[in-house]
Amino acid sequence: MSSRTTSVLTIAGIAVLSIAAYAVYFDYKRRNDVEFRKKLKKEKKRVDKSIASSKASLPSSPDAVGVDELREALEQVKAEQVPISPEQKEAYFMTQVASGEQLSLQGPMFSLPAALAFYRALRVYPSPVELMVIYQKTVPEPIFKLVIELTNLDVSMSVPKSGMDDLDEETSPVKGRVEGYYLKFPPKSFGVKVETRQVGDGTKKTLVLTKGVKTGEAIYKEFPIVAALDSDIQEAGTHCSQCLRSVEPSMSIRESESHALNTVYCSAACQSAAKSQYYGLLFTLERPLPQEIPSEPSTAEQLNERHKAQAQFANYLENEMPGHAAPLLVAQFIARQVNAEMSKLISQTLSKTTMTADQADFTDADGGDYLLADHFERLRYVDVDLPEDGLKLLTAVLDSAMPGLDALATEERYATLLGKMLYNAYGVYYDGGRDDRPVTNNRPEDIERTRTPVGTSHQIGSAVYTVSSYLTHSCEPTARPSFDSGTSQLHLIATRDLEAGEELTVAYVDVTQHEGESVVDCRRRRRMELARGWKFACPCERCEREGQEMGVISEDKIKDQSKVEKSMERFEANEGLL
Ligand SMILES: C[S@@+](CC[C@H](N)C(=O)[O-])C[C@H]1O[C@@H](n2cnc3c(N)ncnc32)[C@H](O)[C@@H]1O
Repeated sequence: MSSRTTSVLTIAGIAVLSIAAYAVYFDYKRRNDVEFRKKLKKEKKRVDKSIASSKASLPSSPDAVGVDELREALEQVKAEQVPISPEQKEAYFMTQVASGEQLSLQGPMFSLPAALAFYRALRVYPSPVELMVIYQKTVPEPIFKLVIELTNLDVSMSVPKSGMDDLDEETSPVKGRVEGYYLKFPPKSFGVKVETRQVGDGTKKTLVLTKGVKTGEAIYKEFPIVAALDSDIQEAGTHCSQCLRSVEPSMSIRESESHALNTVYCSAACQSAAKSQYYGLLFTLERPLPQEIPSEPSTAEQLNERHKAQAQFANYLENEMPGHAAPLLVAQFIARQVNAEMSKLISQTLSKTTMTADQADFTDADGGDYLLADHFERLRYVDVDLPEDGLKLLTAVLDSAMPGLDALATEERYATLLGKMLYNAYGVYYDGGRDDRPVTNNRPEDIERTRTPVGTSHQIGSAVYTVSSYLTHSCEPTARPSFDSGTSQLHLIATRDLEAGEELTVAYVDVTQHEGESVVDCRRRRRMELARGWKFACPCERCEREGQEMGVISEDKIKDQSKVEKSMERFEANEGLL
């Protein structure tokens, strides 16, 4: 297999989760929506016609399709007009996919016409990478390979020699989307970019300033993708579950007693944002499909099952996992993907109608250029032991909401997501942090750590961000996270004057030398915490300097155990892009 083919195949590994929701939705519509079935029948007639005309113009021996033949076919397709309006695009998409399906049943003679039909559909689909995932699973292998060859050929015909900067995503949708990621992320307004640096045997990504800043200035502000209160605070009802703001009990909006998870909000906007992102699907009996899609009402028995599954999951989160936010963060993330997929399929997105501009994070995660899956795919993680109960209870909640959704949380996927949450979460804290966080009986290696410069034991909740996930650690950091707006929005503040090109670092742990603590003890404490939580030996200048002063000649190096997802790793290794 050529390296190009391998890379496209690995690219196709992206966004499996969101596509599963898409498949569930289609299957659902096929079974329940009369109008949708009628539309499909009509499409089939059109398809039969186009098959007849394909048969008439077939090449004599298309079994093995040569590059020239592919190139010629591709040029023809590219010369075709692509529909413009969303309705026309949808109709075109359906016709092409249906044609591809029918043609692929007609034997090897029809492989190329089938691949071309699938390729045409790819040109108008808003998330081509995701569509490749569906193809990979559903299209016969020889035809799928042809679609990949067409995509590769398209890239080689359209990538300018000067490099990636002018990459035309319209004409090379799959690769453009993957390779162009770090050209668009983070958005320019953040004033930072992602750079790859050599560290020991491997490479690490880090954030670098694109413009100078002064001490105390906010470099950027970022909303989290997912956030959760510590369970004792959630139970006390003193903070908003959505933005983590402190709320006066008399001013708060409390969810109905019948809901599985007791939740408090600071405003109607936060309540509806939480509902549309995750709460509605995971903790209420509301129908998971948008109003626009008709469905049979659930039976009393189904509702009862759903309530039971939610209550068990909520009990697990609140009572069995004190000090652990990761299971809820993973559940939120999966639910948010499902909701984003559902809303993409209807004209009026739920998120647009329920989120205020202030709450919509920059990622435009519910429909922008890049989806949640694109961001998460690239984040590092560590292996975690799979807590069986968590997975079982979450899949029961998803399955009871809509049969099939449970397939979104496979063992492997769940473990990876958990590892990503644990590795990338920040602790949210106000005014220097609290002192009353309950101490858990967990063994030190089982304690959930967040990147919190005042120490995880002083946080009120955990949150995961996309841009800030790339910040590396230093015991003499150039920046610090702050939550000055009184919410989970992270403000990254410069700790000294910094110039464009300087690396941004934060303290993952409390690096202050406390009263009565010796330099040696402070150094040991922070290095121990870094090794336990993030599995690396800190190579920062302060550690070096203090180590030399103490006469530490060589220390056992901890092997960095962090990982990136295989698809991304192979892609980067093959193409040497980043
Ligand atoms: C949460 S991730 C941070 C993003 C990460 N830099 C990346 O490459 O995507 C934590 C990882 O960064 C690495 N890391 C953080 N600070 C570092 C440093 N000062 N030197 C070397 N590795 C560091 C750790 O090994 C850990 O694997």
